[in-house]
Amino acid sequence: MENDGELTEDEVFKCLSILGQSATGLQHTYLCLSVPGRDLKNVSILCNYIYLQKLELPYNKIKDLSCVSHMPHLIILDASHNQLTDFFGFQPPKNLKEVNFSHNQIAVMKDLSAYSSLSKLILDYNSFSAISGLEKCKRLSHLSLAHNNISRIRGLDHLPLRVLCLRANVISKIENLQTLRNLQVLDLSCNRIQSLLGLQNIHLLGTVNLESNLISEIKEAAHLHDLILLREMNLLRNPVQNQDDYRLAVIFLLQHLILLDQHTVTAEEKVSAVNKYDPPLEVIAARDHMTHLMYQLMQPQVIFDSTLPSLDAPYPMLVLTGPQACGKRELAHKLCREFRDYFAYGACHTTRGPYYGEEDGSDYHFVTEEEFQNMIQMGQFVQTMQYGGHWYGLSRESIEHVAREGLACCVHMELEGVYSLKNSCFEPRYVLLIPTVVDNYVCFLKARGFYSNAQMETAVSRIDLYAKINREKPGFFDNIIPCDDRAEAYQTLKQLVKEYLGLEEQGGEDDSSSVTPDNTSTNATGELLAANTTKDTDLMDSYSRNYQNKIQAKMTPQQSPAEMASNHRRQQLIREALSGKSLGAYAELFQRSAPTAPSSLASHSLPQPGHSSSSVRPVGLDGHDPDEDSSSEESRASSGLSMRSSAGALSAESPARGSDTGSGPNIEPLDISMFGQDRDSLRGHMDSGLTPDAPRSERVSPTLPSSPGRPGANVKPVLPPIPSGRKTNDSGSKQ
Ligand SMILES: Nc1ncnc2c1ncn2[C@@H]1O[C@H](COP(=O)(O)OP(=O)(O)OP(=O)(O)O)[C@@H](O)[C@H]1O
Repeated sequence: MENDGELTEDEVFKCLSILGQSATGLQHTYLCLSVPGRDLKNVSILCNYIYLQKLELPYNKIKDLSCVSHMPHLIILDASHNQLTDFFGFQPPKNLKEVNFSHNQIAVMKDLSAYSSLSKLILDYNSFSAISGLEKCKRLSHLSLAHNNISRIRGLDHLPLRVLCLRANVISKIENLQTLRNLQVLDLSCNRIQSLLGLQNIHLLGTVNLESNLISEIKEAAHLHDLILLREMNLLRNPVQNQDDYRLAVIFLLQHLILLDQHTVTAEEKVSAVNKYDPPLEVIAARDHMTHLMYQLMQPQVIFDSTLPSLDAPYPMLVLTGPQACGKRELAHKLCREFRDYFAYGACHTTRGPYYGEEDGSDYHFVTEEEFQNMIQMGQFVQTMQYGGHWYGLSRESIEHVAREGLACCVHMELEGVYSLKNSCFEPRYVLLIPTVVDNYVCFLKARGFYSNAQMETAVSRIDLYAKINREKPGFFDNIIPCDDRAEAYQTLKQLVKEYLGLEEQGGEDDSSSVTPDNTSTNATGELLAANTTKDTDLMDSYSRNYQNKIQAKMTPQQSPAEMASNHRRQQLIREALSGKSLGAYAELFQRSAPTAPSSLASHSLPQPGHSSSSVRPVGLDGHDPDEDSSSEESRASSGLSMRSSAGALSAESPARGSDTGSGPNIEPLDISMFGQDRDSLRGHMDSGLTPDAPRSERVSPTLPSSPGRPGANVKPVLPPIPSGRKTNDSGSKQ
């Protein structure tokens, strides 16, 4: 510079740009001056350029900017990379919005209340040690103070900042940011921060850079958990990076992130993170199943007693599920005692010690942790779960023990067990026993005297889990029984089991011998026998039929209540037509419409407020309340009751029709012939001239109520049978 760093008029002329109207609107003038990198020291000549709106003087050696006092219309000022020591050493231009003083030597911030229009202030690479004077900058949305000596975050309260950069200072604590309600981008990299506490209330925060700090604990990320708009976070070069599974853990804690440490968070990573730290029940069950299957496959393979000769007949099991102490075990024992010709109790293994009165081998097989783990590794379990710090597991041998007796196995377990069992080859009926009056349930838990408060809280909280699964997965449980009153629950369960089995009472209720195969419903039984005869002779056919049913049930989207109602009406008409009856148009028009939502049948079983659980009434296949219909011969003929008995015949006669009928929430009877009934005598009944086309109302006792059905019931058309002749005293395994 000839003039020793002084800006000359010639030079100014060369550097002016943007000809436009002055702010006063009275004349045309140049609005912008840009003189970068000229080693300027003296710019006092600019006092004459009062209309400038944008002034750029970077990379010079300017120490004095007082000329700006003469530029009342200035909007943008860039004086970066100079030698300024004075902070805003000029009279405030009224509309000054953007100022860049980075790379200067300013040490102290002064009061900027006069700069009320300021919206962007860049003060990087100076010598500031404290933030001050910004309180009145009510439009300041971007503030950068990178590479200074700031040790504490202060003086920013209630500013409308959207971007705040405090990179490369000496900050050790995130503080006083909670009032920055608009903050979206925060750069605190290269500081000395150890904790993320202090960020939790900045709800609009989308990007936070914490690279090169001292964060060492993964759990610090939990402070950001509620920041649902947080998309980008950088924790590179923090000690926390050395923690095992750091990335997955952070992704799990901050599931909205799309960029972590400058790398995109993939969908796979998100799934892995959730599966690792909060696996859904399905995942837990899949892992459990895989474990046991793998260990089991490592053992010498045998044909199990529970493997039935018919390909489509899974071994019959009944699973009672529900929260702890809801009475599952008690009811299971009672059921097995009363239906001892059909069911036996499958005792699980547990590592918990026996409670008072519990018998080893009867309630549980009580084993040590070591024994339990050995059993796992020997592939002896079908499923296991940890509950209340103890292991529980259903061993293959428990099932085989019952199967060898020619009986169906009745077990009880928590929800996780159900999930796991659903992955196995078994296809039990799942009956949910659920408390509906929480207070009663709590009283019951307390009365048992076994459980700590925490255990009781867990048990109570799981009621909602069961209810949620039932709500969200219609058909997950085959039946739901409120268990507030154990006696009532048992009666409902008993009734249900009888329906499964196709039984009818002949004598007193509690007399075990009174529960016998329904020889009086000979037609129904005969038809079922016919169906099973077909099965025996035509295994592949029935297998593929069942297989098709399953596939179809899986592929078919869940029907809406309206669809189901429509299907029901059509099926009913078909039934009427099949039984030789046809409703008149009038009757069809004015017939009472049936309940339409089998998916909510479960909740039908739950008493409504103000009703006792005894008000629970089973609902038939077609959604009819049997009581409601019982007076009408015609409606009885087309009810779920008669349909239930005809289902076997239909399936035997025509697979297609069989599967059609199965699409309703029908619960078909267990083929009792498979429990050692004399087939020939039953066949005799069948041969006595009764055909599937005979009027349905005559075939089944109308006193037998149908059970609550469920969508997808056709997946398990019957509680699968044990073939006749299997029930034997010889308990030798067929290996
Ligand atoms: N193999 C298993 N898999 C999953 N859950 C199981 C298994 N065996 C037992 N459970 C369940 O573990 C829970 C704890 O068992 P515990 O014996 O302490 O309860 P409980 O008092 O018998 O409960 P309930 O009276 O409802 O049967 C119960 O809900 C029980 O059903």
